[in-house]
Amino acid sequence: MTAAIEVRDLHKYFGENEVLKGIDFTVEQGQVVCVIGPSGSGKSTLLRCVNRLEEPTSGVVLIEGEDITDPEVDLNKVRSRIGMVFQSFNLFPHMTVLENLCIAQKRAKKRSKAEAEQVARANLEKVGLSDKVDAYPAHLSGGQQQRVAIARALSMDPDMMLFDEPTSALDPELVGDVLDVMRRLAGEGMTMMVVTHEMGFAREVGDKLVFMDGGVIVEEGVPREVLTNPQHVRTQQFLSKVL
Ligand SMILES: Nc1ncnc2c1ncn2[C@@H]1O[C@H](COP(=O)(O)OP(=O)(O)OP(=O)(O)O)[C@@H](O)[C@H]1O
Repeated sequence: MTAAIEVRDLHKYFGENEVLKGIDFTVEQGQVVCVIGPSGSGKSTLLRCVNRLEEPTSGVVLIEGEDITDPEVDLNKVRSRIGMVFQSFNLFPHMTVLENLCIAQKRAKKRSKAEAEQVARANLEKVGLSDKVDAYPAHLSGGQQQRVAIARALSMDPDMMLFDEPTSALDPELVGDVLDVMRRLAGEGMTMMVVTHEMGFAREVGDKLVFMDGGVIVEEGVPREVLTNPQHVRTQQFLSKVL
């Protein structure tokens, strides 16, 4: 079966600074791949190269076999297949929850208001926020806002989801609700790539754990094995600080 995401020899420079130094990895259909590593190791840049929010300097990114680094590729089409959830939610503050979920559907999917609202309500139910359709983001907790952001991404019917530290901005007591939603999505077979500091989630839900340091993948493997028996000294050092 064609891999959902395949990255080959990916390099990314910001000016003189080489942030990704030849990354190779694969996310199979339905897999959950968690990416961990110290601050500045290039995790977010890698994720952002996967849907070309960042332009790779060289290398190839294949999404379901299609080379999206090809200059001819329709980026809007590519991005509509890849849901993205950011640390900072990125909801429109002047719109209600329902409006936040409908706007991109109407623009990019050309759905009517009624269709978009139906899809939005179904996804809000999925994240446990059916009662918040008319609320504004400012009246929601961070955890609720992040669940709205997930429901918004799902409303575009993505083939896969990228999460960039989705719980890092949340108070500790709100983290669990967001992880529960992500766990359920994984259980339904959603392909997911998750940059995270939540080692418990990575261990329990991840099919593969990737440890990055200094712009390279230092180690990857089954999460439980990497977390309990890291092979590389840099992984050992990192885990000794965070576990
Ligand atoms: N737009 C940019 N312009 C210049 N440098 C950047 C840009 N984005 C990231 N960098 C640099 O690239 C390096 C890797 O950043 P990146 O955010 O990918 O790391 P990270 O592993 O996700 O870190 P964190 O866990 O702190 O988010 C850092 O040195 C960062 O300063």
